[in-house]
Amino acid sequence: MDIFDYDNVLLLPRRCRVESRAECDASVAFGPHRFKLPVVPANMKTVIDERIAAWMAREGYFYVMHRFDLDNVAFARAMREQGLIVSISSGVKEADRAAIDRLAADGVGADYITIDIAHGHADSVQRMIGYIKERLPQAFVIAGNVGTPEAVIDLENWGADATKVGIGPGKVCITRLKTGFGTGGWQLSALKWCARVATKPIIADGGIRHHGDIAKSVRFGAAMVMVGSLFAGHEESPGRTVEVDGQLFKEYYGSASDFNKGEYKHVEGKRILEPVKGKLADTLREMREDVQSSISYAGGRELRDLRKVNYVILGGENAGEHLLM
Ligand SMILES: NC(=O)C1=CN([C@@H]2O[C@H](COP(=O)(O)OP(=O)(O)OC[C@H]3O[C@@H](n4cnc5c(N)ncnc54)[C@H](OP(=O)(O)O)[C@@H]3O)[C@@H](O)[C@H]2O)C=CC1
Ligand SMILES: Nc1nc2c(ncn2[C@@H]2O[C@H](COP(=O)(O)O)[C@@H](O)[C@H]2O)c(=O)[nH]1
Repeated sequence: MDIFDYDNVLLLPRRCRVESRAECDASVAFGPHRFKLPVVPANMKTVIDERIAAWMAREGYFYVMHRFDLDNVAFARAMREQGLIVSISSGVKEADRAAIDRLAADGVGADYITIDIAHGHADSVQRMIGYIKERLPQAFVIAGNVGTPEAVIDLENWGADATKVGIGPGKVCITRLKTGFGTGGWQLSALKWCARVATKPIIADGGIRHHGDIAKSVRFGAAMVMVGSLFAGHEESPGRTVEVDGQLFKEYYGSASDFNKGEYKHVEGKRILEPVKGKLADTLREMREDVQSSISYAGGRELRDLRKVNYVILGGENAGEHLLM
């Protein structure tokens, strides 16, 4: 198996089929809806809040609300009142099952539910998928996080409608240092490996550092890409604003960090400062333009055309050109 990551792979262009990049369609159908971009902000407290969720839903972007210190039912009801898509996160504990019961009993429901725990290839996730499917059968269930084909196969068989791939590639992740496990450093090839067996959509989660990494993720099998650090440093970002030597930063911390947990127990995340870089809307517009350019370089008109391109691996033992035959 080739081992590579975002920083040592480049996609190879194909003959252009459009007169303008405006002809390239960066939108994606994911579950019951179509969204403007195959990109979703990470469901983390310093990346998304109620205001960003509502704004993104209104603007036609996919979002996943985080699940920390949040009343999922109140959030879902507020979104419904505005006529917006409801996309929430869930853990696997008693409180999470109680929230599902209340969503079902109130009739609020949810359109998307992301079961998001550190080690998603687990019996607890199997039980939670079943629990949700029994009470909210219309909900599109995303489950993770995982990093192997075996896990993707199991989650799909357990009823997940999509899987989330990425153990430890995140910018504030210290899982690989603390446990010796993960896909950090080879996330893109782990995605490729998982996508080979997937029969349902995959969300590639973590490790995105540049807009071009979105096209690379799609090339290797992602239907959607989850992004934390690239979104954490905006004026609207929920993290605390910190000034250092006259420059503004936003706090960005891991969901498994002591900053999020409120205690130092099973810590697998850290805190960093991201420079403030303007408005979220401007980044999303630029991301969309960049994905349109990627599609044009692929010689295509839509996202799935990215899947057809050849690629090269730069440097190292696996270096070489990889052609689609
Ligand atoms: N993508 C990634 O690489 C990682 C992401 N995270 C993120 O951090 C957040 C918190 O995650 P998490 O701590 O799982 O959430 P929770 O605190 O909600 O824990 C979920 C449940 O899974 C159990 N659990 C957690 N890790 C393991 C494990 N390695 N083996 C067996 N059981 C486990 C917990 O029990 P107990 O705590 O008692 O073990 C708990 O019962 C999530 O949003 C998650 O996605 C965290 C780490 C890695
Ligand atoms: N190992 C950990 N991973 C974490 C933690 N909190 C979040 N995450 C994951 O990171 C991505 C975002 O990655 P980025 O490279 O775009 O910044 C996020 O979606 C989670 O999957 C954590 O505490 N530990």
